Amino acid sequence: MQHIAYQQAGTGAVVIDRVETMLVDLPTIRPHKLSMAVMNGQTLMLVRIRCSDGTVGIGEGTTIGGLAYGAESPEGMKLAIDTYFAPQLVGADANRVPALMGRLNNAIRDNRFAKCAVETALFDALGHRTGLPVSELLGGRLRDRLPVAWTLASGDTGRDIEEAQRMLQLRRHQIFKLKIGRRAVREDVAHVAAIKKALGDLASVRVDVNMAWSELEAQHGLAGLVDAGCELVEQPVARADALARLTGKYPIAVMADESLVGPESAFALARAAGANVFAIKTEQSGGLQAAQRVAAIADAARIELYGGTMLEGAVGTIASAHAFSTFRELRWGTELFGPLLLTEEILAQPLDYRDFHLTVPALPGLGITLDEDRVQHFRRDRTRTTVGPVATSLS
Ligand SMILES: O=C(O)C[C@H]1C=CC(=O)O1
Ligand SMILES: [Mn+2]
Repeated sequence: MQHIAYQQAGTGAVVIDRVETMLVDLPTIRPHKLSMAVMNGQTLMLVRIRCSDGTVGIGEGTTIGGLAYGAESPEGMKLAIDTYFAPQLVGADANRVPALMGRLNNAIRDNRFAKCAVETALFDALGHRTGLPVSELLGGRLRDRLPVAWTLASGDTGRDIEEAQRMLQLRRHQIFKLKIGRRAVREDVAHVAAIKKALGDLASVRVDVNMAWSELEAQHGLAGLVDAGCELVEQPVARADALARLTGKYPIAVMADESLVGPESAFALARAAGANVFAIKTEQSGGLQAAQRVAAIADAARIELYGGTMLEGAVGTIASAHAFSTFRELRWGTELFGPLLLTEEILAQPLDYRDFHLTVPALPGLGITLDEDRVQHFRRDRTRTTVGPVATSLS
């Protein structure tokens, strides 16, 4: 079915022909334990946008622990894009990405993660059409490499220390974010102190509480974390007003994550002096350009930046990298390690992680190519061909 385009494309204009989505299920290298969920795998919702000039763009949406982290799930994003986004896009001028996003924002409430996936695919296709990397389409990169933190979340102190030491040895990560909030505050603080003691000055140790503490628990927790040598605490409490009261009270940086859901929330947090640092996530922000708007608000308020992740796979990770490469400052680095948490590679050429950094590709678009055979293999609705004896569902 041909849908009426928002921007009636002129003769010879490049239009969007098709919007395709799929779910890809990949295992994690170990259970990843957060305060609200334990992940044993990650589901990538991939969107592919095909344009009339033959250019194709890809984008990705993920979440953490199904619906445990936020209101969007990979399955929900797929449904929303197939049913509601695609009719807004098909037939429209493919070159006008901000206009298309404006149209989606007018027609569709919220659905920030799905919007981010679609905007990524639109910019990727535009990049292939123009020969420019997405970072240049976003205004221009200020850096080619981004520092990458690793999250220690096995749930076991000894195992976390071994994992961190291995990462340091491999020169892959020297910033560690510890997931806490599942245990009593005192136990969590002891866990952090043991890890910091084992790593010493070789590493920066930070924590993410994922909103698990009450304000009173956070007061005890932050005091203990200061003594443990922890540099930063991410979203210790759920409420933005409590976060603001904790900010500046202890000599430790307070970072907003879940409280930050796009430019309006960024403005409210900045006005209330509600955090020292913003963890900017492209999906939580509602897209790559929306993430840049959040960064601009932080900039104006002298709030420092950290490039966050929704544990995206390679596509979403590199899209975030392009956006973060345009931020004026990135004092706390990034945590764009998502693909490294997965056992399977879905790119023809893996992302370049080395010397504690991720390289932002300089090729057109996102600068990556999917390994189509592997994507087909891991997609949820793949048609299985059985060779040899027929397997039973119980085998
Ligand atoms: O920041 C979060 O809350 C989500 C995510 C980021 C790293 C990680 O391990 O989980
Ligand atoms: Mn977080």
